[in-house]
Amino acid sequence: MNSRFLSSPRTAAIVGCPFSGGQPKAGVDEGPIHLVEAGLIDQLKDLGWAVTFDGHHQFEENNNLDDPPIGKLKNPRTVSRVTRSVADVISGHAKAGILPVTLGGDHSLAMGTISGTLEAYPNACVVWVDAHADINTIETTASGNIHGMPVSFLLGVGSKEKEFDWIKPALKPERLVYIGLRDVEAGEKKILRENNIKAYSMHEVDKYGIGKVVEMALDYVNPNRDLPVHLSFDVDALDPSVAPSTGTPVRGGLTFREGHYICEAIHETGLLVALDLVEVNPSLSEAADVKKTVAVGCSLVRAALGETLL
Ligand SMILES: NC(=[NH2+])NCCC[C@H](N)C(=O)O
Ligand SMILES: [Mn+2]
Ligand SMILES: [Mn+2]
Repeated sequence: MNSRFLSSPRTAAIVGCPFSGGQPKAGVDEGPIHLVEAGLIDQLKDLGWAVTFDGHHQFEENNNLDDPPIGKLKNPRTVSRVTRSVADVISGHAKAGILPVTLGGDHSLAMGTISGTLEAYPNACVVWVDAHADINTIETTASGNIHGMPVSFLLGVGSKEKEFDWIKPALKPERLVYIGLRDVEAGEKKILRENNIKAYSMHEVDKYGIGKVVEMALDYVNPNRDLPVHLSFDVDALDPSVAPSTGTPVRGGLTFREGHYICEAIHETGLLVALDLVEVNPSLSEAADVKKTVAVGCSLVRAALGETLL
């Protein structure tokens, strides 16, 4: 791969984030452990990457007894502390020309990963692949689960809880594009509209096909194909028949191939500087489904790091 921004030899840093504080279901913190145990590190080495892994992060996030809600926000102090430390790790790797591969854990982690990427590459764009827009604000959230809110924090949309003061609203709406949406709340739709945020829902995937959608998405956020790309991939973007073990599954999702195509096409740009693979929850289904979901998680990461079919 001719990577424009990474140092050689090309190195990926596996950042294992066993964190579940952004949502209420136990088990998503086991996601990264399963992905690593499935052999992801050796698989990436086989693709020609140098891979570093210092063990999973220890966030001591359990039992948020001392973390009562602030307004509607659940586990706010814990999520803030954890994502802040993730941001430092990611920006460190990014500044060293290393590709951070963050394994979640819930999607609140993206407040950290994208903050870290933007610190190292202020002009990076974000491709957010998800069934959900994760753009609720303090005002619009019904669940209070922060994994449904990271994008609004990164954009600086909605009012800010001071606990999250450390997050610079460094993401510009024109540097963000969504693919795969199909479960977007009314308040979120309003935010997308009012901020002119580009989103390709499953409707557009059906209409144009995934090849055209990815091309249009990149034309929008990265018209000259010269900006660094952060790919934040929530496994629930895939159809539940493909990735059943996740906390908020929504039917009508991306096929196995459509999900992989997105990763392959972004690899082909040579512009990928950070990858998140989040919301794998091995405790939410039977063993065969867990195996399937973990395997697809690994193969999405491989596709983004250059695995080809031929
Ligand atoms: N990263 C996710 N899986 N997010 C799901 C969010 C669901 C819902 N919109 C909420 O705000 O609670
Ligand atoms: Mn989602
Ligand atoms: Mn998400």
